Formats: sequence, C-alpha cells, structure tokens
Amino acid sequence: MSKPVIVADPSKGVKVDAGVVAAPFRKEIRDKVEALKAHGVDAPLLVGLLANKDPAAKQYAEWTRKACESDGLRYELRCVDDAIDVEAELMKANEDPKVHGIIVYYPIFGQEESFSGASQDDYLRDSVSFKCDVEGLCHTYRTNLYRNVRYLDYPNQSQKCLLPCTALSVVKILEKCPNCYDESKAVGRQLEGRTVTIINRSEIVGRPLAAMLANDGAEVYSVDINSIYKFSGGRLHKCELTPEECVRQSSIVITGVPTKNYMLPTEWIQPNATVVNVASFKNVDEEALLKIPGVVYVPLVGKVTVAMLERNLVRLFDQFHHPDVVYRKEQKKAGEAPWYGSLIQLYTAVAITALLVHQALRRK
Ligand SMILES: NC(=O)C1=CN([C@@H]2O[C@H](COP(=O)(O)OP(=O)(O)OC[C@H]3O[C@@H](n4cnc5c(N)ncnc54)[C@H](O)[C@@H]3O)[C@@H](O)[C@H]2O)C=CC1
Ligand SMILES: Nc1nc(=O)c2c([nH]1)NC[C@@H]1CN(c3ccc(C(=O)N[C@@H](CCC(=O)O)C(=O)O)cc3)C=[N+]21
Repeated sequence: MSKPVIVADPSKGVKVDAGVVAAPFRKEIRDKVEALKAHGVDAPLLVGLLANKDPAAKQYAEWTRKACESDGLRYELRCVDDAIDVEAELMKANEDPKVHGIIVYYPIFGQEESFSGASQDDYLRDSVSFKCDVEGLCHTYRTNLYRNVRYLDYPNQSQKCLLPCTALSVVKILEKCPNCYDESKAVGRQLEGRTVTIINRSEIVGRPLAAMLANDGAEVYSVDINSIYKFSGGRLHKCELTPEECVRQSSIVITGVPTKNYMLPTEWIQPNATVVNVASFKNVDEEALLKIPGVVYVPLVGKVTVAMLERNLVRLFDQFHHPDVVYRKEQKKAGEAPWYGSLIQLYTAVAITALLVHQALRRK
C-alpha cells in the first residue's frame, strides 16, 4: 500500500478523520467475505461477551455490530448479568466450533485480586483460546509480541500472530502519516531514530503499543500514572525523566487517559509532531494543538480499531476455522501412524544397532 494518505500543512496543524485509514481495510474484508460466500462458506462469527455497565464498552460493542453487519460478517452480543459467570460463557464459546472469534469487554473485575494474586481480568484474557482471540491478548500472543516473534509456527511462517486491535490501529494510522514510518528501511527498523511517548500503560492499549513501536525500531517512553518506562532495542528500562521531558523529545505522542480532566499541555508538543488520542475523552486542547505548524492530529481511532478487529476475525478464520484447514487437519490425523507404529520403529532401531555392533566386533 502506498503512503502517506495523510498530508501535513507546514503553516498549521491538521485534524485527521481515521476513517480514511479504515476504508481500504474494510473494502478488503468485504471482498474476502464475498469470496467465502461464493464458495458456499458461511461468514465468520464474532461473539462479544459484555458483563459490565461501562458506557464506552457498550458503545464499542454497538459500533462493532454495525461494522460487522455492513461488511457481511456475523456478530452476536452475549450479555452476562453476573461477572462470575463470564468464565463459563467464555469456555462455552471457546469450545463451540461455530464460533470463530471472541471479544470479552473489559474492565470486568478491574484491579480486584484473584486467589493467585494476578487480576481476574488477566486470567480471563489468558482463558480465550488462541484460535478465537480476536484481540490478541491471550498469553500465546502476548509472549510472542513481547519477544518480537511474529509467527506462531516458526520457522514455517504460515501462521501469523494476532496483534491487539487498538495498538494495531495506532500502528496502521502512523503508517499513513508523514514523518513516522520510513518504508525505505527494512521491516523492524522503519521507526529508527523516532522518539515516541505513550500516556497509558494498560494491557489492552499502552503496553502492547509500546512493544510494537519499539519492535519497529522506535525509542518509546511509556507513561502511566505512577511511573515511566523506556522500551528500546528489545529492552525495558525504568526511567527517571518527567512526562514533560519525554513529550518534548517526542515526534509522536499517543494519549489514552480515561478521565475528563486530563489535558496534555500543548506547549510540550514539537512542530511537525504526530498526536494520536486513543481515549474516549479528549486528552488535549484541540484548538491550541492545531496552531502548531506541521502537526498531524488524530482525535479518534475507533474506526480503525473496529476494522482491525474484523481483520483479526478473518485471519483467525483463515488460519484455524476455514473448512479447508479443518479438512487438511483431519486428513493428516487419519494418515498418522497407528499405535503399534512406534513399537515397530523401536524394534527396527534396536535390530540395526545390534547388527552394526555385531559387525564392528567381527572386524576387530
Ligand atoms: N478507540 C479505541 O479503539 C479504544 C479506546 N479506548 C479508550 O482508551 C481509554 C483507555 O482505556 P484503557 O487503556 O482500557 O484504560 P485503563 O484504565 O486500563 O488504563 C489507563 C491508563 O492510563 C494511565 N493514566 C491514568 N491517568 C493518568 C495520568 N494522569 N497521567 C498518566 N497516565 C495516566 C493509567 O496509569 C493506565 O496506564 C479509555 O477512554 C477507553 O475508552 C480503549 C480501547 C480502545
Ligand atoms: N476487550 C476490550 N477491548 C477494547 O478495545 C475495549 C474494551 N474491552 N472495553 C471498552 C473500551 C472502549 N473502546 C472503544 C473502542 C472504540 C470506540 C469508538 O469507536 N469510538 C469512535 C467515536 C465514538 C464517538 O465518540 O462518537 C471513534 O473513535 O471513531 C470507543 C471505545 C474499546 N475498548
């Protein structure tokens, strides 16, 4: 795909509708679903599990349903009254071959502790089967992201790892912005020389995003309410800078603070910087920001997040649920050696060894 679709204005800031980034992805999804249907295959099914009263989660679910329906995908929202029942609902969906993707809306338990000391939401994230995890938040995908492993089946490289949708949406937006990704460099180095500050270090947004941008070569300051970490060159360091020092050094700034009162001081922002707001609240004074020359400002990323969610669903379907894939697996199983096969192998190995030893002794 060619870039950039987003153009800066050297005299002032420009505000960008992320819909221009989402559109080509959604077109690709619609075409793929059409092709499946033409071959008599039902459209992939995404199941949403909603067990909280968070208006942002409810709105996100509604947006997802609309987008899926208009792109030919199937979406089913399952509301769970008691949070304690989410695990059972999740297991039911994991094991149902008719379900191809699952999204659990967080927070459910928030920071409430489970018996293990880890949060109950973390436990639920890890309980989504990797074959259904449209958000790429389960342990399999997280450990691969944090170790910069991009395929599930190394070294075959036929199955890609899934990436968290919101973080991925920010990457796709930055790829279309000027002064961010350098496509003349190799994959994994395209953000070399760029400094990024991300104000949010949650498991679904800030932490995976910091890792992804660092995997692409950037120096990333990851700021949360208590601390700052620097991600660079595959390493994580505690950092003693202030948020102001981090932002002033950065040509890319991502905000994701879930409160009405938080405002990023615009005097910290460099000319020509890219500023992306992921939060449902405006974390920056738009009017002041748009006076800074060359600034590109993306106020909302939801449209791209939803497109990435759909894209992840189609990827899960292709990799794990497509009738051809399931058929191939069954064929392979049928062709596997019977139980006595390994006995025959063992017997043969012993016989050959005995023969070789016998011959060696005779030659002496
Ligand atoms: N548009 C989209 O695609 C998505 C939007 N969101 C929105 O993004 C926001 C964040 O969501 P989550 O990460 O799930 O929330 P969260 O509550 O899990 O995490 C918030 C993060 O911000 C940090 N933070 C809070 N106050 C801060 C401050 N004053 N200074 C620096 N850091 C501070 C926290 O330490 C934490 O790391 C919400 O408004 C949510 O609705 C979330 C996911 C997707
Ligand atoms: N497991 C999980 N993953 C999430 O990603 C997740 C979640 N749980 N829980 C709730 C938050 C919230 N969230 C939003 C995503 C998109 C819009 C969205 O589409 N916003 C529109 C704007 C809507 C408007 O304000 O007009 C846009 O950005 O264009 C909003 C909120 C995802 N979250």
